[in-house]
Amino acid sequence: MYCIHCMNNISTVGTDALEAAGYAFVEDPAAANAWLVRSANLNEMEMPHDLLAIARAGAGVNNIPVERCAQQGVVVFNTPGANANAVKELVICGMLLACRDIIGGVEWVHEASDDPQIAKRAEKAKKRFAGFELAGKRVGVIGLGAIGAEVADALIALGAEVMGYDPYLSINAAWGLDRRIEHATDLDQLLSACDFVTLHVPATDSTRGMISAEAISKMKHGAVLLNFARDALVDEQALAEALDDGKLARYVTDFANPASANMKNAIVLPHLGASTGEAEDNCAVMAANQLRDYLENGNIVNSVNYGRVDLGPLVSGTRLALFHENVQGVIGEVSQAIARGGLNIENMSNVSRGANAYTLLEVTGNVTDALVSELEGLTGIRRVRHIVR
Ligand SMILES: NC(=O)c1ccc[n+]([C@@H]2O[C@H](COP(=O)([O-])OP(=O)(O)OC[C@H]3O[C@@H](n4cnc5c(N)ncnc54)[C@H](O)[C@@H]3O)[C@@H](O)[C@H]2O)c1
Ligand SMILES: O=C(O)[C@H](O)COP(=O)(O)O
Repeated sequence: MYCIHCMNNISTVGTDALEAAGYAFVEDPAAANAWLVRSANLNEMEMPHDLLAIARAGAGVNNIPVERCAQQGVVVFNTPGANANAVKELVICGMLLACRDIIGGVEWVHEASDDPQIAKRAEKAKKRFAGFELAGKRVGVIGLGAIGAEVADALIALGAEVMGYDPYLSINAAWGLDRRIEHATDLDQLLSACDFVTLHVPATDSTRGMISAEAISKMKHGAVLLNFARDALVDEQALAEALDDGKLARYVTDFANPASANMKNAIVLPHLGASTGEAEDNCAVMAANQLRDYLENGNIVNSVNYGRVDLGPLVSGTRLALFHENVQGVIGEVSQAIARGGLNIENMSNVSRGANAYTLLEVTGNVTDALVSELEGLTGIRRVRHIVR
């Protein structure tokens, strides 16, 4: 039986499914074989010896020490696309909030609510909250993954012109994009051409601070910046100055922090992008299914630190799962040790991602503790799992 610890509240459709499959939920993270997490920050945490996997019910994994986990043979999963629709809807809402002073108008009505003359006064007051339309404006989408692509499609449906920038887009993902999205070949081209710029990239070493003072200086005067990705993408001091002096008209963000919460002309939300029942359910179910497939079958689907390996369900027999460095000779040493142990390899898959490699073997014969110890002792091996149905 496997034990799971939840680092955050996870939708019960995911946790119930795990319980129904015989999994136990434990209070102590060190007693768990897998953690389910949303935004809890695990970066400073030690990974306990028995921890096999972490499943992020969501997209961003900047709260997880992904590479350190890889070194320890801990697989980190996320749930690509499972909350994209929810975020898309809030991004479009954020753009519309920036087009007109809807929030100011609502506040005005609230303050005047006891006035019997409110209807007459509203007709005079409304010009203060007027604005412009999204249709016909040019919107730059930085990052055309699950969320960026959906945002781009929705904007086209609303009559906006869309320019996209994503130098890492796979050919398959590019084929799926609407042909009307104008392709920006560099970031400056997008920044200088767009009335709205919306960020949909992960927070990584290469994207942190990408909206720097210099990047802001290239944006159109009076442009609107939307950030539903991560606050670390933006130089917030440069941004506060740009909002103060009118270089940027509005900042709409999902990340409340002491800097953003006090910015002039900012609309700041409390990280609501993925907080819909539908998105929470989607993420929880996907995370639970991926954990089960890995723990019970050794298959790795949607990991951010190991490549995809899928031998299908383990119907009978036994599997050996090996985490190792992506270096020459490891597979040879492993197969020799297995042959010496009198086992036959029926099926195998080996996939590497950067420096991290994973080999899943379906074997017949008796897997002894001595063989597992021998495999663990081979140069370059990080972890060995013996999976039995
Ligand atoms: N506000 C929220 O609640 C919420 C919800 C989900 C995701 N997010 C954030 O949004 C991010 C994106 O989510 P997603 O589901 O679209 O992820 P995704 O992995 O599907 O897409 C990310 C895209 O960014 C691109 N990219 C990476 N570096 C880039 C760069 N330097 N310039 C341009 N493009 C670059 C990638 O090629 C990829 O296509 C997440 O990493 C997370 O930080 C926030
Ligand atoms: O990266 C994500 O998926 C979002 O930021 C959602 O985070 P949450 O699960 O804490 O709402």
